[in-house]
Amino acid sequence: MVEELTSGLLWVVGAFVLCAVGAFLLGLLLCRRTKFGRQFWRLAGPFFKPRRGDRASWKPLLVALLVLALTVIGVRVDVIISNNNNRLFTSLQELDSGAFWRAIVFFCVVASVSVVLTLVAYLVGQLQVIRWRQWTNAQVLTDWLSGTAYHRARFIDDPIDNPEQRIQADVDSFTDTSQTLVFGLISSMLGLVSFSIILWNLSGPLTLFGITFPKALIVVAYVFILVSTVIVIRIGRPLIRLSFLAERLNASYRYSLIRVRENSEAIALYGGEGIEERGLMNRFSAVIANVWAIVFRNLKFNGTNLVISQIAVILPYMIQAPRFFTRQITLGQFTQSADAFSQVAGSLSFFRSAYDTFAAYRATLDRLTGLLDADAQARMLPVPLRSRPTAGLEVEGLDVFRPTGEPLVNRLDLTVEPGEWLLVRGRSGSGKTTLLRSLAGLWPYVRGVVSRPQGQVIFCAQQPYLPLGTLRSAITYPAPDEVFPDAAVRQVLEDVQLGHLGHQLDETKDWMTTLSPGERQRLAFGRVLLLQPSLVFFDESTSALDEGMEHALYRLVRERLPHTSVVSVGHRSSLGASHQRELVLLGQGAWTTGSLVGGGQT
Ligand SMILES: Nc1ncnc2c1ncn2[C@@H]1O[C@H](COP(=O)(O)OP(=O)(O)OP(=O)(O)O)[C@@H](O)[C@H]1O
Repeated sequence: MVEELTSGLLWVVGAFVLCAVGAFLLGLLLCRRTKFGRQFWRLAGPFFKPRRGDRASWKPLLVALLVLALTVIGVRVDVIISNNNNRLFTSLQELDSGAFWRAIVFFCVVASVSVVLTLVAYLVGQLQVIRWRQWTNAQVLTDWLSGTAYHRARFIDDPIDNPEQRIQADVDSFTDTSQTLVFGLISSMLGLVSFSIILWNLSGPLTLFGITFPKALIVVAYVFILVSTVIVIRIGRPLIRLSFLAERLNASYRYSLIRVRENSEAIALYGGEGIEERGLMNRFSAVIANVWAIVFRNLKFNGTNLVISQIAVILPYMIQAPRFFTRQITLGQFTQSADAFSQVAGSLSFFRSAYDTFAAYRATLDRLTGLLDADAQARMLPVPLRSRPTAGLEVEGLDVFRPTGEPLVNRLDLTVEPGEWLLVRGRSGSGKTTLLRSLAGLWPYVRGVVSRPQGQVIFCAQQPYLPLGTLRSAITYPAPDEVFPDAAVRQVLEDVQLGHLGHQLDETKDWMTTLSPGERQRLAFGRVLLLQPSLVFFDESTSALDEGMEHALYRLVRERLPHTSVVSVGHRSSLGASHQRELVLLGQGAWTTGSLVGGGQT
């Protein structure tokens, strides 16, 4: 037993070096020669590659080597336990109680080590996966949010679907599956080799109907496992499509329920419960039909698996029995044959399941690198050139087009001085909102130069966005709420006539659906007063308010922020009184500017 431990140690060191070198060379080859290898390296390379002078950057590689060492030791421990079981049963056969108890004690020691090793391997593996997931999530999320790629990606030639799923689910499955596949492959290869050697040594000739088969056990093992694998794959294959369909059908059912919740008021006002229920039940019926298809397929699949695994239990005994009865092998070798047979079967079954996992893994790689590509393309889309920071807003030779190429604004030259208010008018669809988007750098179908003042620029949309969280964080958005003293926030609430919400400042709610459209618009004006931007765009920001309230809010902004430049879009004629100049979009790219009589006096 001592020599078994010594030789085991040597084996572990040798196998570790071999696996590390082999994995490195194979990884290098795959990363250079295959698409999925290149995709993997693009996503994971910077995490694993150590950087000179940065000791912490060695950690992921060292932890990966530790996981490899634990994997190799795990396989060897299985072999040692299998050999010990051989000795244990042989001692029973020979009625050698001393050898029996020695084998029991040895088993207890090795089994304890095995339990500890398994737990340590799990912990270290999870540590690596969690850190890797955190790192990858940060990379992908930052990439998506930078350069407004999350918004402008809709304008690229081939927009991608569900970026949120790619960030939330695919990052998780990428890191987890990468680790499972790599170490599962190494462990299965080592197990396959180790237990095939044992099977080889235990195999002998088998004579059937006058024909002698040399090394019968290992030949039968491989033939049986390969044939059964083909059968199981054929029967199980439709399950992949069915489970994919289950995810889609459930997502569609869930989405339609969410839509009912989000549009509950409109549905209730229409009394649309009946038709909604019909639609929901139709979707649910599709879910159930698919569940039944999975059940019937599983009956065939599990049935085949059960039959095969029962045959696998008795097959090695049947093949080795003649050799045992003629005393060519001991009872220990007899039982070890069955053990090694099931270990080889287990190792080979990894390759079968890995095949399916690998197909899903490649789709994950495609989705993640597709997201990074889309982000990069979105950042490459044109934005109006920005020259030096200016006191107000300066626009030189700005062309704005529809996606189809038709002009919305031709060669616009414009200056809005600090404290000046400009009203943009034009009939519906003439391009007013699109012009504001272009000035904000969001619309990609543009040419020209836009110079904006230093300091904050705020864009107030018709339906202001309120983030998830407290009312306080909704008012101070996009600044962090702790920046503003409580008294300032409360004062602003009073100013925009939302004082009644003061006691709810720190309540977390879905404020987007809680507040009325008019209250949301007033909150957006509160934001402007708090953040004191250098330039503010109002895009029909008072459409839900009466003229009196609109007038009061604009006057408040003018009094509190006398140096802020304002560009507004609106249809109401009353707006003219608040602005000094107007820009009228005439259609087909034409435009004109003019002064507003008495503008800006209110
Ligand atoms: N994301 C988009 N994709 C394609 N076309 C768009 C997109 N956004 C706007 N457009 C088109 O650009 C044109 C100008 O739209 P825009 O919203 O700027 O008009 P508007 O003058 O603000 O209209 P309204 O007064 O009705 O709000 C419209 O023909 C519109 O269909």
